[in-house]
Amino acid sequence: MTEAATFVDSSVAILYASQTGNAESISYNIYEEAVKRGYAAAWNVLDDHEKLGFNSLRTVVFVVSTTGDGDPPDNSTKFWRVLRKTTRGNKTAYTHLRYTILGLGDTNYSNFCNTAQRLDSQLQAAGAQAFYAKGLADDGTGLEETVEPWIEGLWAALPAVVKCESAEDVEQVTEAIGRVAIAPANSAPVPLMLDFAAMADLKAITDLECPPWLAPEPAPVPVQADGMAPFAARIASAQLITSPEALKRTWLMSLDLAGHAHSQWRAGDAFNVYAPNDAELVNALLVRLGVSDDEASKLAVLEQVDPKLALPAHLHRFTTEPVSIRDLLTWAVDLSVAPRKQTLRALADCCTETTDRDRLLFLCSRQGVQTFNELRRQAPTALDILHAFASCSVTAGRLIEILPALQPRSYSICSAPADGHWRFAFNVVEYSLEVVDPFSSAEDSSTSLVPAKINRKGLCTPWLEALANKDKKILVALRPNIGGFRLPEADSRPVIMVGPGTGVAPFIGFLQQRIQEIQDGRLAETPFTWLFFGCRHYAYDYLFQSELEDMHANQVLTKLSTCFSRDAAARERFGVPRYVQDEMLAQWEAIGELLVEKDAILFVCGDAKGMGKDVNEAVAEILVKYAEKHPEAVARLVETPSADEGGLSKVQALQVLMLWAKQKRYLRDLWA
Ligand SMILES: Cc1cc2nc3c(=O)[nH]c(=O)nc-3n(C[C@H](O)[C@H](O)[C@H](O)COP(=O)(O)O)c2cc1C
Repeated sequence: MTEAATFVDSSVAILYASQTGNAESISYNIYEEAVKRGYAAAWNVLDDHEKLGFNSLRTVVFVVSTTGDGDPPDNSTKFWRVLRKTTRGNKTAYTHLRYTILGLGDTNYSNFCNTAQRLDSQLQAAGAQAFYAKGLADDGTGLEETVEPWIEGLWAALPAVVKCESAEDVEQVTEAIGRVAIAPANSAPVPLMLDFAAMADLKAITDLECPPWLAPEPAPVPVQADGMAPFAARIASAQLITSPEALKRTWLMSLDLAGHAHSQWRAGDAFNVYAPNDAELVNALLVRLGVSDDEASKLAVLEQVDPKLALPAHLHRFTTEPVSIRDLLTWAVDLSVAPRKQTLRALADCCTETTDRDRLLFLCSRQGVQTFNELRRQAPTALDILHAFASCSVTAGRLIEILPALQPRSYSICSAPADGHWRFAFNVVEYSLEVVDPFSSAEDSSTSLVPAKINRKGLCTPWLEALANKDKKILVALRPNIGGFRLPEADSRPVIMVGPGTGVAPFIGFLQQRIQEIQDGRLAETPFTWLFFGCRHYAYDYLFQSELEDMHANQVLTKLSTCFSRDAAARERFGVPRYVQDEMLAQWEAIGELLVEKDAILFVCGDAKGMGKDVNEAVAEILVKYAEKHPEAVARLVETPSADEGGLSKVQALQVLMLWAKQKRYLRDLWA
């Protein structure tokens, strides 16, 4: 038995990589629980590995999500660089390390939990040993189903590798958690008769740019993992680009960069928008928490009561920087994200009525999975939960501590640097859903939730819409496309672009880049470009129609294939809605020739779940068909033809696509 296998460590490091906050908050919960159980524990983001001296750590719990097209989150970029360097050709670099991994992903994407899988194989190849089997949680079906039992198993596995310092202190530590020193509310909680339906109809939206502590000047702001600091950009113009009959409203906004980030960005990049929680939601929450207006505006600092237990990363800075409760609730924590079990458990501890407490605990139990899933489907806000469980007397401090960090929202830039502006298109997120009593199927069938059909809305896009044409500045930060979703400069290879709906955005930037390259004389001839665009109706939501048709007329865009899934003519002709992948299949031979014979680059942008998967399948089918008709082309794709067909099997075609993705000939920018 090796020393690493028998060694009992004095502490455990819990490290996370997270794009939208799930892995961050789950890893924090693990850390909090580890401290409660008496372990000496550290908790940090992977990119801070140097601070922790990663290479000498001996026991690590990783919680990592996957983003983009199987990519690791932005806040682990530096870590991956170091890991690659340390492990390259070195099979013993991590023989001293015992680890386990909780991966978060979504089976609707084609590279399920790729970050966790890659991390596992790289650590193993460098001699590290897993002390507990990795868990892969699926956001598509509900993370909790895997996360909860995996964490339970972790507590069973951990004592074999890490010494538990002070189990007897558990109660005392539990008491101390959550006591952050902010102005205590002196008025009694005021019950407010609000329910899901009323909350969902809130109309007013704040037009605040951001509080001083979030603003780039004079206060320093956290620099992003990609090295780009946030800055304030003025909304130069905003235009509704769909007609009133369209199912969704799409806006085209243009941001004046005023010299910021000017030289560093390229067409295909994205940027983050820092948006606040709805002002009315914050006001109503303050009332429910019993925090008066005065108290909400007073500046306070947060205090780490238990020295062993660090505050969540997004709250660290407020241990030294004074901040008001209102600003924290508006800008620091996400009030509208559906609650996690850990949050509900913490709220249960604050209930004075046993019915409320029992119900919250039931939602967190194994038997309560169905009820919990139903509750999450209804996307309740933090306030909805507090109204549903009226005896929950959580303090503002504890609530701020247990809610996840408010994450910026990301948008693709649809311009090229010559434009001098970041243009971007967004759909206003609004939807309605049926609310039924989540407890109606449970044993206890009395209800505290109001059944109704309710409207919900997104956090960022309604806020942006409300700022349209108001001459406001918003806080933004560049997110360079590290996955390489960029048009190679002055490159003469043919390009196929697939971008239905707002997925067309980066391609407008690509084509602008092409125009510039032609004007600058960097391209002798105009390379072949082909765009597949799709939407519901030609007349209502054909985004960028005139721009695309102009570019097609002057041949910067050589070929433009469109399909309108809900138009009567298309319906009549095809009998079913027709999407970009159907249009591509109809033109399989031309696409096959470009990809197989002409070394074309294929870009796909848009919805990952439906379109991304369907286009991937369609391209694989196109390759199979092309190989069938042109058997001589098979050798250009694979070393050995498929035994059955003597040509190219579907599995082989999918492998070819994976290879092309590695070679950056097949690039995808997909979102949820
Ligand atoms: C834009 C986007 C791309 C994603 N890509 C993948 C992917 O390629 N593979 C996967 O397994 N999950 C993917 N996911 C799912 C996330 O990994 C999952 O939702 C996870 O809970 C996010 O955790 P985080 O908030 O810590 O980043 C993606 C999610 C989004 C929003």
